[in-house]
Amino acid sequence: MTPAEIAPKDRLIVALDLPSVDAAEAMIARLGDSVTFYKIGYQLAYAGGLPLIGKLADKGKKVFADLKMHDIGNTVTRGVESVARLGATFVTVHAYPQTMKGAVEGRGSASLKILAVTVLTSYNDDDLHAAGYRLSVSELVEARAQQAQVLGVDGLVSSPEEVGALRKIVGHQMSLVTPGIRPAGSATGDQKRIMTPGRAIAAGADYLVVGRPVVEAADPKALAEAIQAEIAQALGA
Ligand SMILES: O=c1ccn([C@@H]2O[C@H](COP(=O)(O)O)[C@@H](O)[C@H]2O)c(=O)[nH]1
Repeated sequence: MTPAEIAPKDRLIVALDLPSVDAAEAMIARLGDSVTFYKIGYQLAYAGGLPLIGKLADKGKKVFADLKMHDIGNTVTRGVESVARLGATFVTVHAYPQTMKGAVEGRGSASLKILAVTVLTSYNDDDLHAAGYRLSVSELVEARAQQAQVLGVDGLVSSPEEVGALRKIVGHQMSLVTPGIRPAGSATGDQKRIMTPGRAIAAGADYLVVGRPVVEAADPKALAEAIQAEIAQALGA
C-alpha cells in the first residue's frame, strides 16, 4: 500500500500509555471499532503489555512497538528479530548508525517496519545543546534522516514541524510518523514541537501518534473520531 492509499482512520495511532494491561484493554474496548492502530511504549510494555501486540494483531489491529531500542548493533539485531515474532507493524530504534544498521539486519525480510526516532518531540534546540549536540533540531533531524535512508530504514519519527523538509529528502519511500500532535485546546504537557492533527497531515505526515489527549479524554472514542475527521478533512477525503 502506498502512503496515499492509507485510509484517514488508519492514520491515527493511539498511544496506550496506561499503567496496566487491564487499563489498556478497557481503553481498547471503549475505543471499539473506531481505532485500528495502537502504540505500546515503555509504560505498558514494562507492565506486561508486550503479549497485547499479538492479541491485537489477531483482532485485525495494527501495533506500533515503541521500544526505542539503542544498544550495540548485535543486541539490536537480536531484539528486533524477537519483536518481529510478536506481530508488530512498527518498531522504533534511536537514529544512530550502528543501531539502525543492526535493526535493519534484524528485520531481514520480515513484514515488521523499522522506524528511526530522529529527535524526540520534547526537545528544542536548547535541550539538544544541553545534551552536548552542536546541531539544531532541524539540522540533526535531517542528517539522521539521510543516514536512515542510506541504511535501509523504513520510516522516521519526527515532529510534524520537520515533515515538509523530510519529505523533500526521503520522498515517499519512507513512512513519516509524527507524535507531538495536539488537537486545538489540548494541554501541551512535555511536548515542545507540536501541531494540530489537520496541520500535521497537511504538512505531509503519514501517521499521527496521539496519547494523552485521547486516553485522558472524558470520551476517548469521540476524541479519536474527531481527530480522524480532522485528518480526513486535511486530506480532502
Ligand atoms: O519523539 C517522540 C517519540 C515518541 N513519542 C511517544 O509518542 C507518544 C506521545 O504521547 P502524547 O501523550 O500524545 O504526548 C508517547 O507515547 C511518547 O513516548 C513522542 O512523544 N515523541
